[in-house]
Amino acid sequence: MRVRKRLKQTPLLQVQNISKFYGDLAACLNISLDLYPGEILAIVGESGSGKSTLLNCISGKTGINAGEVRYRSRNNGTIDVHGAKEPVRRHLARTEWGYVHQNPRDGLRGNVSAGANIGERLMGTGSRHYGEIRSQAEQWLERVEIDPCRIDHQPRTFSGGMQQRLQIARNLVSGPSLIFMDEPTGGLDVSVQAKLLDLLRNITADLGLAVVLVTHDLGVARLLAHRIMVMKRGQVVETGLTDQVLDDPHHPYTQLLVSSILV
Ligand SMILES: Nc1ncnc2c1ncn2[C@@H]1O[C@H](COP(=O)(O)OP(=O)(O)OP(=O)(O)O)[C@@H](O)[C@H]1O
Repeated sequence: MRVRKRLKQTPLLQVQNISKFYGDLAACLNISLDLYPGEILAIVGESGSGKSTLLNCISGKTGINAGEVRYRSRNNGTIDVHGAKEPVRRHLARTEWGYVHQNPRDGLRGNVSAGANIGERLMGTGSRHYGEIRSQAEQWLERVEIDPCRIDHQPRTFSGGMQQRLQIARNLVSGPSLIFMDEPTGGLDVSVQAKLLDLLRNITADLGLAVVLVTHDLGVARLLAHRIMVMKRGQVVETGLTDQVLDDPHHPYTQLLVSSILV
């Protein structure tokens, strides 16, 4: 059913043959993918396989040496992410896109309140009414299961899991279509991870968000992603529907990854 639905849609994101070199090292080589609205794609692979580099190349944070990334914007047609001027990419990053970092310190402003962290993003999309901004911030705190009475507290007074949930609220308040996530549950206790994954799964499904998710944890990919892309030394070795790839891996490297978690 998903395939029939996809055929009728235009991809939200088209990545065509992108490569990124650091000197002689191909951190990403000839990578292509299409991402459809509401679809969650997990990029998996061992440390150093090029996952974060690929995510940063797709989101335009890192320049590329070859290829093209095209994003279908809501109001501005299709944007050539690397060909566009920096202000266009910055505008996308604070309106239609979100970025959830592994370390909340990279995604939050530590010296302002939780409410201001959420409100800043709303102001970036043109909101000016203080009462409305505060009320939306309260609603989003509640949605990510943070007591709204913490609205005036700084994120550094929050636990790791709460900071991660605040980062999610900050990103989602402006109604983005596409979220980039780099190991969003890395560094959290197992029980905190489980709660966060549950929240992410519900929110992404409710809002119909497209997500490119980097994780080395196949359990996280299994729980969140519709499709999975397996990377080894900068190249994609296998891609497909998550359950198919994880239950019946074809490439020896994927078989090794899957068997290592079973052990
Ligand atoms: N700024 C950089 N300069 C030089 N080499 C880099 C740079 N960033 C990444 N690399 C190299 O590119 C390769 C891919 O790194 P990358 O961080 O994308 O892998 P990863 O799969 O995300 O790893 P991890 O899971 O450990 O974060 C590695 O060999 C890394 O050393």
